[in-house]
Amino acid sequence: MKAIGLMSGTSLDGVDLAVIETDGETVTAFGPGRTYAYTPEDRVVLERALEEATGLTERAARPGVLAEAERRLTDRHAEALAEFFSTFPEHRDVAVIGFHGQTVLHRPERRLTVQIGDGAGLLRAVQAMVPGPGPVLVHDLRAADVAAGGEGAPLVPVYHRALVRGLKTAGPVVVLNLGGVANITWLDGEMDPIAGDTGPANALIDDFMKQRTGAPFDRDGAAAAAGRVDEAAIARLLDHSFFVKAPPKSLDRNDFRAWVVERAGLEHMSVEDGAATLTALTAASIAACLSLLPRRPVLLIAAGGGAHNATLLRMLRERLSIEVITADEVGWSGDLMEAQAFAFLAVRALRGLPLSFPTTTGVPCPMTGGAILRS
Ligand SMILES: Nc1ncnc2c1ncn2[C@@H]1O[C@H](COP(=O)(O)OP(=O)(O)OP(=O)(O)O)[C@@H](O)[C@H]1O
Ligand SMILES: CC(=O)N[C@H]1[C@@H]2OC[C@@H](O2)[C@@H](O)[C@@H]1O[C@H](C)C(=O)O
Repeated sequence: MKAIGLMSGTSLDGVDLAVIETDGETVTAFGPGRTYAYTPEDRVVLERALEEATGLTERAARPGVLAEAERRLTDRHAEALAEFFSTFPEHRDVAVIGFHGQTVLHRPERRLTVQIGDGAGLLRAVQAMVPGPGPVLVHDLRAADVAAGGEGAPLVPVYHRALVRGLKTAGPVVVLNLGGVANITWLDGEMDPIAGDTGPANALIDDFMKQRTGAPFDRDGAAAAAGRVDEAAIARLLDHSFFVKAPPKSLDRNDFRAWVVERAGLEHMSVEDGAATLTALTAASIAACLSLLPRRPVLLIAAGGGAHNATLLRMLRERLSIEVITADEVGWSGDLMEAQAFAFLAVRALRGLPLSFPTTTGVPCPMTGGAILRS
């Protein structure tokens, strides 16, 4: 099946779109993909939506700015698809679209995870762009897992497993996603994947750079490379119950924001030292999570925007003492992997196959999911 995945991640940087051919078990072809960046105004609205969402108690409620944010986000996804189809008209015959939406609140302990994005509205927009009846759209992919008592995240492990099956590696492998939040999938032969969020990846670095320099992120890790890590601050920051909890576990984008304000002492640091310390926190929290796995991995494959951060990769190599390579180095696309994963997950949802497992989200039994909308 030809499937398109659409992902708007915790970095709030844009809509990632990718095409794959898959039966939900293996990937037979990788098609093109693109990122359609949000405007600064979009980002302001999404940031306000995340703040407003902290008060939500129901996943369908859209008070205040959330209604506007959902409309805007749905429009941006429709525009992304329109632009993609005009660049690649041969992909207008897509059979299924996986639409993640934007997480604005993630509180699985309250059985609540909220992704904004109007599935029915997006499907109507797509029908006007393509010939024939149009594709099936699958959205709300986290809801069933959380309703059943799972963490609702991460969901990419089943896709990581499909990719790693194509590699010839001896010993356990970890696939690491470095988005706003970091998550890992540990794969050892045919055992169920073990997965979880490890802590912040780029979100705290991005927020710090924006506040101190106006730049949206630390490009290539240049600021961090010129700074000195405050190891005492790292020790204070790692002294949090999340970092000693074995996976599966998951986070909201802003879970460590207050903790860092309270404990890091960033206000006394230069831009370079602050960036270095936050980058080291990402590496150190990944190292802490790897020490909680049944067997040490022999190889770590890094994907997501943070795989472009050379300083972060260096710190990972120093703190992990295992081989660290990027997804692009094994022939995958580090930037498109999450969008591809939601294409893959949509096909699995259509087939009723599990999206999550007790070892990836803590759900009591393997769980399918997704709301399916047909043209
Ligand atoms: N050249 C670069 N140098 C350093 N960091 C980069 C670079 N390019 C991207 N990034 C970082 O990657 C982030 C985007 O990563 P990505 O698109 O994987 O996140 P996301 O999918 O939004 O998040 P998540 O996976 O948590 O949902 C940017 O916000 C930035 O911090
Ligand atoms: C609730 C939510 O949207 N979580 C995201 C976030 O971004 C990274 C990490 O935290 C991961 O758990 C998840 O996204 C990926 C795509 C996942 O579900 O696998």
